[in-house]
Amino acid sequence: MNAQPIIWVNGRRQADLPVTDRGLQYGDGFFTTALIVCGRLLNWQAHWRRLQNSAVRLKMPELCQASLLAEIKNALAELTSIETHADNAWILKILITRGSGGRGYQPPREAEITRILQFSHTTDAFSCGASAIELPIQAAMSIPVCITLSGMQPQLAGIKHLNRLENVLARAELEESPEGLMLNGAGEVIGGTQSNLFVVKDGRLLTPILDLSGVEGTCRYQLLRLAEEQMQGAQEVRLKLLDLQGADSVFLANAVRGIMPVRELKTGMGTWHFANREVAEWQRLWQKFQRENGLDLHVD
Ligand SMILES: C=C(O[C@@H]1C=C(C(=O)O)C=C[C@H]1N)C(=O)O
Repeated sequence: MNAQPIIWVNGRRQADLPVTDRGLQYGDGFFTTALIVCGRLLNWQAHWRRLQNSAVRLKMPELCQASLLAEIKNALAELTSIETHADNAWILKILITRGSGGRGYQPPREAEITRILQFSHTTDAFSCGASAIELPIQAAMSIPVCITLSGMQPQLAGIKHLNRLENVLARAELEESPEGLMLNGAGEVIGGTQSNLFVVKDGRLLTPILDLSGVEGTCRYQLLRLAEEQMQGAQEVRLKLLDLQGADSVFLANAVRGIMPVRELKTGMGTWHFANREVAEWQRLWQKFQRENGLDLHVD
């Protein structure tokens, strides 16, 4: 098995990038991380929406969905032919930068964006049944509250841009824990180091509003849509840490691992436990959505 990611830059199988690329120089770009299982790109609609929105908010040239999908399909076809094992799941990271050029921070007038496709093997167990994709169910976690704060910047809030040092520092705090909870400077709970937060309390499904800090995840986007379909809806609210005390369910969610229940939260005010009785239903809805909505990547 190839443990190294396999990379395409601007449609060519290569891993070289000029050191003048603004993604490296200034973090001038954005990304999304998606799952490909059994030849299907999961939750593509949400990933594409996020890529498009990021380009608009960062004033980058418009992206072309058809060309990007063609590049992904060609890369996957080549990958499947060179990989000898019967692998069925890849983590695909799509990175877009403003390319090279400009003067210092000043962006070039006509940017030529850089497109990077990075395929990595996942260690999680996925299976392709006769009629359905099976996604792994994540074990309930015990997690701490991180010391590193999430920055407050309304112009960048929600965007999965390439400046992710807060997440890097927060992740480095975690030793054994698979995740940690991040707050911002106003004491609002924002999410995990690489995931979004959901809380069930008093029969309501709540998630932090991300207008000041944090990243709007694709799994979060889709769970909000599923909650609307379930008629109960979810509310985007400002949550303080104390609001989590006494919650019925707490879970984190991201595109790669899906829904991750938190059984125990270690805070400076003690360790809080959550029964998580509602989580199985959200896991079931998420699995069903993923099975039924994957974009077929097989080349015609
Ligand atoms: C940090 C990356 O992406 C995040 C990581 C995961 C994961 O490993 O569970 C999932 C989604 C992303 N927000 C990355 O380098 O791709």
